[in-house]
Amino acid sequence: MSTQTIEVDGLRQRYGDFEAVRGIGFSVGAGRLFALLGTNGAGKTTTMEVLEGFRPAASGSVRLLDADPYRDRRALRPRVGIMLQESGLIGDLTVAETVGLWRDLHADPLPADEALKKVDLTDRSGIAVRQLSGGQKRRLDLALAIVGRPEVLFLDEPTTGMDPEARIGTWRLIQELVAGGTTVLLTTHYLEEAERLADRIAIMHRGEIRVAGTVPEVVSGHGDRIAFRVPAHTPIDALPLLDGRPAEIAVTDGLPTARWTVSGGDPDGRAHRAVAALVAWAAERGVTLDRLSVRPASLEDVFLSIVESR
Ligand SMILES: Nc1ncnc2c1ncn2[C@@H]1O[C@H](COP(=O)(O)OP(=O)(O)OP(=O)(O)O)[C@@H](O)[C@H]1O
Repeated sequence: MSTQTIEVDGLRQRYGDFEAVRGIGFSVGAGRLFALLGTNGAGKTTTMEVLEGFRPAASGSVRLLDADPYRDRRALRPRVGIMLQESGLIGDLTVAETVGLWRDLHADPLPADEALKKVDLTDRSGIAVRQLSGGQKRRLDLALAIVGRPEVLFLDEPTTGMDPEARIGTWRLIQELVAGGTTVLLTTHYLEEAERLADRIAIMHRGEIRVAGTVPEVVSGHGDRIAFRVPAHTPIDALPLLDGRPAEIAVTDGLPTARWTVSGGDPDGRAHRAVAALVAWAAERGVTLDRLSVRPASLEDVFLSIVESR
């Protein structure tokens, strides 16, 4: 018996000649949230669809709650909640009728008013689904995914189209569900969402997992970032090399900013030495280091370096 609620090992998936998922593996323990991040078309939804039992794994092994998600999909269905990227809601039904329909599919569903309250749609219960805004439809999708009290929840870009308040409310609800023991697999394009919610993440690109781990594990080893505004009339080629590298110049708010990536992490002192060299360079020339900043690599830096790598 597996100790993991979700286990994926060597999964490959093709559409005709195109290999959308190229031998990926990860596992998610009970009551944990795992986030799949990645570029458009990276293979996140395809991976989720295999776990949801919509199609068999072409090769590799996939286990959900110690069962085969495709072969055992009937038995698994009551234990799993699914929020697809695109919902198939019936526009003519009211919100309350829709929740009622979904409740009928489950043995011990949440009360309808409780499900709607959790997603802040109580005051919309009497209106037709077609009259909901995009963000409200996403919230209804989420209510339907959780109404059966699932042990495992698949959330494919759950907060896309939500306003910031709804997004924060949704994050809170997801955190409550995880605290209550629900296992969640989430895909998202919002790095902040993954940072806030996930125990572990994986970044996918072109069908492969390029990096995985906790957020601190993923960003560690990606170096520190040093930046400052370049004063007017400073020739760019007069900027020093730091850690052996020239500056990259980016224009922020119409003003050029010099940026360096310093390899290694803080403990080996490279960033410290680079800043000391920069300050000495500026002192010699009487240059003010406007908005000088030193910070560790962010998840966004790691994401961009993966996307730009190939
Ligand atoms: N039914 C299909 N037939 C052919 N190709 C498909 C099909 N579904 C997906 N693909 C292709 O497989 C690749 C992976 O798609 P997938 O939807 O899994 O990516 P994703 O990571 O979820 O992307 P996004 O972030 O844009 O939602 C894409 O190149 C997509 O065009």
